[in-house]
Amino acid sequence: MNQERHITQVAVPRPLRTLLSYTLSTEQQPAPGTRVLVPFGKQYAVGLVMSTATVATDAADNSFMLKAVETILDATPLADPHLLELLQWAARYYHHPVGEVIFSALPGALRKPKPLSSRLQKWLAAPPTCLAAEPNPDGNERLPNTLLLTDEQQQCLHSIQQWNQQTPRRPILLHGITGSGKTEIYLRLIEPLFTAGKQVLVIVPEIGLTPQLLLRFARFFGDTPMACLHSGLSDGERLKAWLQARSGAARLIIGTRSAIFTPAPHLAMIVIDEEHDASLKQQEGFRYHARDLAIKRAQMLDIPIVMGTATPSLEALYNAQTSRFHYVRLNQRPGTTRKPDLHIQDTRPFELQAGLTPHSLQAIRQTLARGEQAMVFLNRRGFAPTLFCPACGWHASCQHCSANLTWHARRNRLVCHHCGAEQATPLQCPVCKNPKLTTQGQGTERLELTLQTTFPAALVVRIDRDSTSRKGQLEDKLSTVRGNDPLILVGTQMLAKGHDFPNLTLVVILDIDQSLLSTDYRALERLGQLLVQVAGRAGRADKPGRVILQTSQPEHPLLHQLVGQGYTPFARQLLEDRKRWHFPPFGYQALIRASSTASMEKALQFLEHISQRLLTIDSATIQRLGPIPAPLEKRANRYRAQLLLSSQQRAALHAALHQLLQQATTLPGRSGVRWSIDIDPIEFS
Ligand SMILES: Nc1ncnc2c1ncn2[C@@H]1O[C@H](COP(=O)(O)OP(=O)(O)OP(=O)(O)O)[C@@H](O)[C@H]1O
Ligand SMILES: [Zn+2]
Repeated sequence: MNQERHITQVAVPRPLRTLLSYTLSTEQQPAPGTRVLVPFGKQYAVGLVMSTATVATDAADNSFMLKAVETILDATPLADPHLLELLQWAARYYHHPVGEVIFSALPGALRKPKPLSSRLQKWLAAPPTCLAAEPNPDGNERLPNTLLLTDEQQQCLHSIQQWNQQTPRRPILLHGITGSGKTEIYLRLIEPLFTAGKQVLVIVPEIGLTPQLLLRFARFFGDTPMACLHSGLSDGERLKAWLQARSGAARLIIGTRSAIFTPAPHLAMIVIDEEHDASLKQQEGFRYHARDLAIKRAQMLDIPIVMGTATPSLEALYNAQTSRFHYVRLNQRPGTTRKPDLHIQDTRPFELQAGLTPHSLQAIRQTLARGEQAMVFLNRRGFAPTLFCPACGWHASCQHCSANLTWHARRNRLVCHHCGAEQATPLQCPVCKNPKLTTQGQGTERLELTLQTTFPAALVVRIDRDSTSRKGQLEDKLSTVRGNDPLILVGTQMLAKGHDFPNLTLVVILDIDQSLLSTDYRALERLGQLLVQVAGRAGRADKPGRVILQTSQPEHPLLHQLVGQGYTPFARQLLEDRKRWHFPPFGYQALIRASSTASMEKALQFLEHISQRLLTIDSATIQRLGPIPAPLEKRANRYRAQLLLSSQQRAALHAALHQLLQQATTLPGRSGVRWSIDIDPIEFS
């Protein structure tokens, strides 16, 4: 006998690769994007409705075996169909369980099997019309924007606007040197959209979301409601910002990586600031790239996407070369500001003091004497990366990782920068009892101390993760620097981008040798980007800037090219090398990582099984490199290994991975092994 049944497909936050089907009673009609409570095993789980259908069934049909949805949790769907489509696409592309993808896109407060409070429910359905912008600097009074765009900026803005009218629309790569005024371009692209009642999503890197940047947007857009999403928010704050975006009330949504999943019913443009930045890639769990998902989202919605950077990723440059992206340049800094003067300094002939050559020290001295600021950049926290015994050679290493412990002098602790483990500093060598332990190498803490000793009259300000961990500390330090008094700034990559310090005229960059010699094929690209970004902090106002790059590899040809000819020729050269080796963007990669608490052997063996299985799936188009131990062989008590897959054909690679996952439960040696797939990997540690 035929009968009609209502069936819904639900995503649950469990490591499942499919959606689950449940039946609905006739009065239950949840729209896609609504949360439901469903029976799952012996318990209940929260789930998100992906689709519903009415089907004719007969008694023989096994859909009679389906369980029923228990409760519908939301009166209004939380995600719109476009966002659900994007998330499903992402789950397929990144080969990650669909429910985990979908729930990782929801704020923590919505992952719980609880209805929203009636106040929030009402508010989601019919948002209050006048929400205060968030954050709320200066009471959000809109300041008159007195900046007149330069001719170059005008032209750039005009080209982007023209291209945005064309169909089919293509992503836009805005390649503008540091300090060329890219942010001004974003502001003016966005402005007319707000007048039309639209929403705009701006994604910035982790460390780019500075109070300064928010203030600039808030000043420009005055009382336009803004929602800001970043990792520092409490659950409640995040939920509020998210709901403001979802309801359409927040016009400007600005956030880090995961903000790409914010629902926005009137979304009309996406901006990615610092397109090349590694923090746009999620490195744990669901490993996605926010830039790539942004491109996909814009394409699905047929809206413009603008990606700005001073140092485009090789992928983006290649896409521009092959006309997949429109390419716009800004080559000048507005006003009288010039590009800083870059200079390579060979460290080998000198005895270094505080890690600095006499030449660098002299340059700092002169800068301070002129009443200006100098920055010394060193991308390593702590006092010293090694504590060792000169008598027997013992050195302090982490019990849980294959890495040395870093000595933090101020707290007098040994800290592992990989797993976070800490311990007291021993008073003597634990092996030979020698009481005179020595440190080797230097981190920012030591640099701060030695600079202070060398320049006793100068103010030395250190900005890194340790010196800014308390709330307000970073803001305080930044405002000291912006006070423009002469000082020496010591910092890590936290200082590399986005900051605009008008009186900073000298930048000294230390310790880049490791990246120059690295075997990671992406290391040079990252180094080039970092150097250009750090160098870009110098001389941003009317005073000329100067940059000194200290290295013991002064003849390195690519370093010369970067310094002599600039980022673009350097990047083109790297692209040539990638082409020769069929590396991305000339090929496609996936990295399979496996780890075990038992032994390295176990992790390697499991990957060997995967490798063999892939050979039977596709031996023609997929190259397998490894398995090999990961560069950091052990982290947090897990032995780590990796297998790199590459192919000239993206579709073939994905098809093989899909097949592999379907056979995952039959792979030998998998008990006790954790493994994951990283699509388009950018980090190989
Ligand atoms: N047309 C203009 N006239 C005067 N000043 C300008 C103009 N456009 C931008 N500026 C100023 O130049 C400085 C750099 O601009 P902005 O921060 O937008 O550059 P950017 O390209 O985003 O730099 P970075 O890549 O280094 O972050 C800012 O202080 C900004 O106010
Ligand atoms: Zn450790």
